[in-house]
Formats: sequence, C-alpha cells, structure tokens
Amino acid sequence: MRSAKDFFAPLAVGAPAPVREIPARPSRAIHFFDPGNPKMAAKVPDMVGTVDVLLGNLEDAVKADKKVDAREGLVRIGQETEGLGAGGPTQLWTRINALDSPWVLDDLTTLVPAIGHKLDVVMVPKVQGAEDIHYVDRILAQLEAKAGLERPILVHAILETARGVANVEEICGASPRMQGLSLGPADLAADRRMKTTRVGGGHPGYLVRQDPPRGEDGTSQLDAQRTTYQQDLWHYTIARMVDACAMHGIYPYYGPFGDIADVVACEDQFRNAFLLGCVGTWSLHPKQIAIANRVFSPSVEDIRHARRVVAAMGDGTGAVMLDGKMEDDASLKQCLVMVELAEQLAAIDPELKQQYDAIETDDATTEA
Ligand SMILES: CC(=O)SCCNC(=O)CCNC(=O)[C@H](O)C(C)(C)COP(=O)(O)OP(=O)(O)OC[C@H]1O[C@@H](n2cnc3c(N)ncnc32)[C@H](O)[C@@H]1OP(=O)(O)O
Ligand SMILES: O=CC(=O)O
Ligand SMILES: [Mg+2]
Repeated sequence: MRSAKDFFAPLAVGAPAPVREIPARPSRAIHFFDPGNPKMAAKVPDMVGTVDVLLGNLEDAVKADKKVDAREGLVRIGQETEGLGAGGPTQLWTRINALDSPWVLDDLTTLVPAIGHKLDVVMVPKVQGAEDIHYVDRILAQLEAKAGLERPILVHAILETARGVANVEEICGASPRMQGLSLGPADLAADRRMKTTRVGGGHPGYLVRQDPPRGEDGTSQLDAQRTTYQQDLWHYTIARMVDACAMHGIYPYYGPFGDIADVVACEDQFRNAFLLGCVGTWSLHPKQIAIANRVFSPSVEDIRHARRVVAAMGDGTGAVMLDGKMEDDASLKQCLVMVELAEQLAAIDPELKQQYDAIETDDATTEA
C-alpha cells in the first residue's frame, strides 16, 4: 500500500509534480478520429475550436497494418496543428492500444517525447484494475522526466471489462493522474457475454411490459394489447461509474453510440448519461459533435430556473416556495451544479454565453 504522502510525489526523478485536482475543463464531446486516415486527418485543423476534445485513436477501429500510420499521423497532427492541446481551445487526447497488445509500448515511447507537451489525456482501454493504472502511471512519469515535460499527462480509463466494473472504485483512485472514466459498451457487452450485437445504445428486447388489464371477474386478460417500455441496458454501469468518479473527484463519460444514422436514439442515450451525472460522451462521426454539445450543455430553461432558485435561497439555508414547489439547501446545490457548468461552458462557447446572458429571471418566491 502506498502512503497518502507518497501519492503526490513524482514516480520518477525529474517528472512533473502530480496534480492535486483534476481541472474541470469542458469536454462535452471527445471526438474520435483515425490519425492515419488522410481524409479524417485533413479535417482536424478546421475542427479545432468547434469541439472540446479531439482524440487520436490508435486502438480498435484502426487495422493492425495501419497502427504505425496512425501513431505517426498523430505525432504529425500534434506537432503541426495550431490551437490543439497545451491549453488551446481544443484538448488533444489519444487512445493508446491495450496494455497486452504488441503496440502499446511504442505508442507511449513515441508519443510522449514527440507531443507530450501537447497531449492532455491518454485514454487507456480495457482497464481491469488499479495495477493497469499503476503501470501507465510509472511509465508516463519516466517518459515525462526524460522529455523534460513540465505538466503531467492525465489518464482516462475505459470501463469495458467485467473485472474493470467490479474494480471501478480502485481504478478511479489508483493515481492522481486519473482524469475520468468512459463506458465502453461494445467490449463490455462481449466480456460480460451479454447477448447483444451493437455498439452502445438500447435493445428492443430489454423491456418491461404493462400488467394485463383485469376482466370484470378479476381475471387477467392475457390476450389484451399491452404497452411495453424499452429499458436502458447501461443504467447500472453508468450509475456505478458516476458514483466512483464523484467519490474520487474525476469525470464520467458515456462512450460510443455506433448507430451513426440514428441521431434521435443517440441524443436520448447521451441525455440519459447527462442526467445521471456524466460530463460528456464520445463522438464517432462529425454529426455526433453537435448532438453532444447540445445535450451536455444545460438548457436555457434549466439555467433560468437554477438562477431563480439561487436568488430565492439567499444565504443558501432554509426553505422557500417557488412556482408551488419547495426549494431548500439540497435543491440549491443541484442548481449550483448547473450554474457552474453554464459558466464554464459560456467561457469557451460564445453562442452559449449569449443565450445564458439573455436569460431574464423574476422573483416569484414566498417564504415557507
Ligand atoms: C467500440 C469503439 O471502440 S468506438 C471507437 C472506435 N471507432 C472509431 O473511432 C470510429 C470513428 N469513425 C469512423 O471511423 C467513421 O466515422 C465511420 C466508419 C463510422 C463512418 O465513416 P464514413 O462511412 O466515411 O462516414 P461518412 O461517409 O458519413 O463521412 C463523411 C466525411 O466525414 C469524414 N469522417 C467520418 N468520420 C470522421 C471522424 N470521426 N472524424 C473526422 N472525419 C470523419 C469522412 O472521412 C468523410 O470525409 P469526406 O467528406 O472527405 O469523404
Ligand atoms: O471502446 C469502446 C467500446 O465500447 O468497446
Ligand atoms: Mg472497446
């Protein structure tokens, strides 16, 4: 066991000091692109400033014989793209190959010296437990020291194995570098042997059915039409992930939604995650960026209400009636979460700032 004091000492001589708090940088969409795909790579410069995070993906979805192209492409993009990473308007992340793959060591030893000063976060797939984070933590410290980096690269884990889910709290607390977790529904479904064939989203077979109506004699009318309600396959895992992240002061994200054409169901899945506490999601196709930006930004109506509650609650204690509803210290805290998020987003998104600035509030409260 490491002492709590050791936790904030660098893991290699000369490595930057670990961060004590994970910065709350907006990351509504983590947009995946294959840096070795010339068409996608060509779009990256114009995407800077339009998306919170651009992630050069080196793992699944990149063919084995294109791994080196992807890695080299990412080095080029990191070195040449203005405004990407290192405090620019769009963060630069990468997803490295799995820790048991033949590519991961070269991913890390190539990327950190070449673009470590631009890289904000390294996403690690298929994390099983704290030992995986400890491995990445130490090797990043060694590489950072060698490269003379002044700021530590943060680490993000994908929750996509049953063991990872079972160990989710220890993964979140394994290193001060831990920035957050994403749900990996495709690999997780396979690892759990779920009987699905999709990349995220719901399933029509996972449902509850309305009770049968009763006849006059009290018997169930089993042949009557009954409404069914599709359920969210991912509710349990997202809820666990959100609690583990909140407990450790790091950030939870939904992952991929593979049905690119179904923008409506995509928006629903993203919104469920937002309401449960996630701060963002992955975007696999340019058209998913706008959906993520919309869903993971509080609505004007929510901010109007939140500001009214904040104003009505004065010193933040006691209870008031607002529009016929009781508000108190606890609802105020929820409203403050929304107001703070709106302020962070307004600072980077002029269109949202304009919308939030234009909100007018009135005072319609009564003392309880
Ligand atoms: C389970 C997991 O691990 S999920 C994470 C791994 N998966 C990924 O990262 C997938 C990333 N996305 C993709 O590979 C692609 O979007 C696909 C395969 C889903 C669809 O690609 P396409 O069929 O080419 O889509 P489409 O024809 O609509 O693309 C339109 C344009 O956008 C480009 N484009 C597509 N996806 C992206 C992207 N993610 N980033 C940048 N540009 C993109 C295409 O190259 C194309 O460019 P062009 O107009 O110059 O020809
Ligand atoms: O990597 C993501 C997943 O769903 O698997
Ligand atoms: Mg995966």
